[in-house]
Amino acid sequence: MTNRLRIALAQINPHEGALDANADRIRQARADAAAAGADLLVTPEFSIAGYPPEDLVLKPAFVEACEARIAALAVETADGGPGLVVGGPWRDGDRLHNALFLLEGGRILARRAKHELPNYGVFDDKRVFIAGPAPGPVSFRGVRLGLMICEDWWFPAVSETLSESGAEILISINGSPFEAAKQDTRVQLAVARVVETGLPFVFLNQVCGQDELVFEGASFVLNADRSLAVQMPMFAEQVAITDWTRGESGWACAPQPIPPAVPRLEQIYRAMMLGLRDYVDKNRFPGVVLGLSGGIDSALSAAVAADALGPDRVRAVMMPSPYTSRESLDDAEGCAQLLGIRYESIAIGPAMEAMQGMLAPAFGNRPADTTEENLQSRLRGVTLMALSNKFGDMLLTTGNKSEMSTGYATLYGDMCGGYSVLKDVWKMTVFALSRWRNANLPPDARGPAGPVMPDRVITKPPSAELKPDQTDQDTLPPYEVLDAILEGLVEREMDVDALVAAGHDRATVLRIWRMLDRAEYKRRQAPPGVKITPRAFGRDRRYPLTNGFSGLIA
Ligand SMILES: Nc1ncnc2c1ncn2[C@@H]1O[C@H](COP(=O)(O)OP(=O)(O)OC[C@H]2O[C@@H]([n+]3cccc(C(=O)O)c3)[C@H](O)[C@@H]2O)[C@@H](O)[C@H]1O
Ligand SMILES: Nc1ncnc2c1ncn2[C@@H]1O[C@H](COP(=O)(O)OP(=O)(O)OP(=O)(O)O)[C@@H](O)[C@H]1O
Ligand SMILES: NC(=O)CC[C@H](N)C(=O)O
Repeated sequence: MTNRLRIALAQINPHEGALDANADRIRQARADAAAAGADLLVTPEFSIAGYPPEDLVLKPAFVEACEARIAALAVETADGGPGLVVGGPWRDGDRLHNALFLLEGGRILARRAKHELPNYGVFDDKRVFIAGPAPGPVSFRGVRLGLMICEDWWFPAVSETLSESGAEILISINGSPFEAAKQDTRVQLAVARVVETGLPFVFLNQVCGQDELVFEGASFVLNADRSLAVQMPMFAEQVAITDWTRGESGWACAPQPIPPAVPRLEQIYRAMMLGLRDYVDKNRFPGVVLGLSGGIDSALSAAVAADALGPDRVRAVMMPSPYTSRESLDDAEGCAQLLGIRYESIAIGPAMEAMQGMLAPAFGNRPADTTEENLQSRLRGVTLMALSNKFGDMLLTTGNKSEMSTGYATLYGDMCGGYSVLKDVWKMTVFALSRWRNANLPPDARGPAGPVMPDRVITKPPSAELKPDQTDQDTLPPYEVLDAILEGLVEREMDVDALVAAGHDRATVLRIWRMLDRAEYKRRQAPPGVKITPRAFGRDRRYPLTNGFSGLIA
């Protein structure tokens, strides 16, 4: 009977749909595992294609291409090296499963279909997959492995079935997306599964940015005594070698040094970096361009971009109007200098005058209003898109979650762009992240150490500078109040009475409710952005555009 097992855990970064590149990454991880003398290499959920595959799996050609790559990997395991757990689609008659394959000795030794299909929030597994039966363990080199796929272990049923049918080690492969503080939830749930089954538990996650989602890795191993034996890094690839021995009370993983927990603000900042880096690189943009206003949103977006891509791939443009203050000009230039990014100035005054002249006959004697403000924003959008078209850089949008909630942004103006890092970040968190980055250099950052924006960018009152002496607080409540109400409405679905009971002014709550509802059409047209909170705009929160509900029960 085998009493020792070496399991390699491949926390890798797949490129969605790039099947050959993914197969090669798996091969490389298996070569590392073989060099370390591992018996088994485990890769994440749907590792042949990247998770979530979305409607790609509705294409028979895609499924066939995945099957071909998995078959080729199976043949390669005839070399006597490590067995391999790989994730991908499984066509069983007319049923398409989200499955895992255990490859060993030149063939597919076992297949298991995902039993629990998540169908909430950002997940749509039921849309494209059929659930498999509750799985039994797989015998591998004398050990009964309880193999599960992500959502399978979020409920007790699958791990219970596995332990009742003789599983000795629970191994889950995951495509579990990042949310700030989600790791605590995962570990608590894993402890519950360990307590219920009395078995050790492996959580293996992918690490990548995939459109609006970031997968932070953070894979871990819990022993049957609930102790944390292995903690893999957040936001970085790693092939970890874990050593297991069978004792009187079952299998245990040899403990490894546990790295310190990553603080919350650092997690958020690094999630934004990974989301942007993978989006820009996997879509083959040379870099990004953005409008740098001297305000905090564009300053923080520029810092994340410089850290994610390197300063030489970030192009910042100040586009002054007659309302732009000296302070803003100095602060924008100060940010660019601190970050070492490319900086230029393109004044929009001439275009404003041209538009004014063009529109004068049509506008007649109508007084100036937000129309003229929005024109400035749109002229900036047009200018940045021209640079994007001419040089190939992607336009980075800078709006934060508070602005996206209230519609405090101009359609086809500052909402122009391909991707956003602040879309799911409340304004109060924007302040906190800016202070944090001025004092810390994140690991893996390609930007400079030291402050990345002048202090005044953080301390001055936010202003869109679209008319004289304007500040955000002319039209919005203070951000402390606004963010607290919005968080209740967006992330916790609180109703008006509950927010009033929590201490908020009823009229303000009702006003914010209306602003939030009315801006739905803007959000539907907004660029994607990194999911950070438990409820992001986009696929995570699907509200009707045409919506007559006022928020009042009676
Ligand atoms: N339900 C709906 N479905 C489809 N379209 C809808 C719509 N409701 C209005 N619309 C259309 O949307 C248009 C109004 O939206 P939009 O043109 O964006 O303009 P609007 O929302 O009226 O104004 C932009 C707001 O963003 C603020 N802001 C803050 C900070 C920075 C910036 C900046 O630009 O730098 C702007 C600015 O102060 C102003 O309050 C209307 O022309 C209307 O026809
Ligand atoms: N003068 C400007 N030069 C370049 N870009 C600008 C200018 N004014 C606005 N923008 C672009 O439009 C975006 C929205 O402007 P807005 O004023 O809301 O944001 P901000 O200046 O970054 O931050 P804050 O909300 O603190 O003012 C900016 O982030 C920036 O990308
Ligand atoms: N891929 C999945 O099944 C993910 C679902 C799981 N509840 C998670 O968020 O981690």
